[in-house]
Amino acid sequence: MGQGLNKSLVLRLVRYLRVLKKLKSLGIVNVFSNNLGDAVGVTPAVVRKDFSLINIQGNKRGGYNIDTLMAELGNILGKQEGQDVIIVGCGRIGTALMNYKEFDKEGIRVVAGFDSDPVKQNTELAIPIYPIETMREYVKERGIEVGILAVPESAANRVFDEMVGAGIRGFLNFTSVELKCEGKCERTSCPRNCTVHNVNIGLELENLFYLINMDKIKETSQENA
Ligand SMILES: NC(=O)c1ccc[n+]([C@@H]2O[C@H](COP(=O)([O-])OP(=O)(O)OC[C@H]3O[C@@H](n4cnc5c(N)ncnc54)[C@H](O)[C@@H]3O)[C@@H](O)[C@H]2O)c1
Repeated sequence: MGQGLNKSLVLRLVRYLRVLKKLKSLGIVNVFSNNLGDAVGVTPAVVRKDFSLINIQGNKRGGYNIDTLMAELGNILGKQEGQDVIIVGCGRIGTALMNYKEFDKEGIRVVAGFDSDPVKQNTELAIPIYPIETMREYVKERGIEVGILAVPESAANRVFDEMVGAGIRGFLNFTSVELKCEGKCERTSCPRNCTVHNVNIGLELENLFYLINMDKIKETSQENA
């Protein structure tokens, strides 16, 4: 993925690609910036600016050719190689993600799980679960770069280090431990630049409650004004 692209731009590009896939499946050949903008919730100007940033030009009359656009976005987002992901920690969250069939549609393949508990390990599953000790070799052999971390808090830092050491450089971290790397890694042992996305559902929910409460306070003060 392009190093210079910021996170919100990348998220929009992923959304454009999803919309384009749907439009293509309906037999549509060309698309305009206003169609894409409406579908993604941004203005046509934002769509045009995003595409010009990644050197994709449309034309005023015909708009953008969907096949060309999908190929270009696929290149940028790395879809062409398929996106292999491992999951470390195959408990409740890990197995829920392993059983989520929709990833396939996005070109994401969960190829293996790793767990320290022998009871969870099972190489007969559609997505095999291997002993954590084999993770390094597996990742290195296949050049896997992205991993989901769903181990208990107490194991988070150690497993993170093991994954970094194996060559994982993109992390979706479900533990409540805020793991930092982001290319400015302060861990002297970090051999490469990593990107960590910390998913904290508790924090997101707290944030929602906060926003709702702020709205209520505003409404009450307006009523009393
Ligand atoms: N991000 C969120 O919003 C959110 C919400 C709920 C839970 N969580 C966190 O997500 C993580 C997973 O939650 P869960 O409910 O699936 O937990 P879980 O206990 O069901 O599963 C954890 C799995 O990790 C395995 N494990 C433990 N140590 C390991 C190690 N060193 N190497 C490999 N595997 C190891 C365990 O055997 C188990 O299968 C926890 O840290 C939890 O606190 C996060």
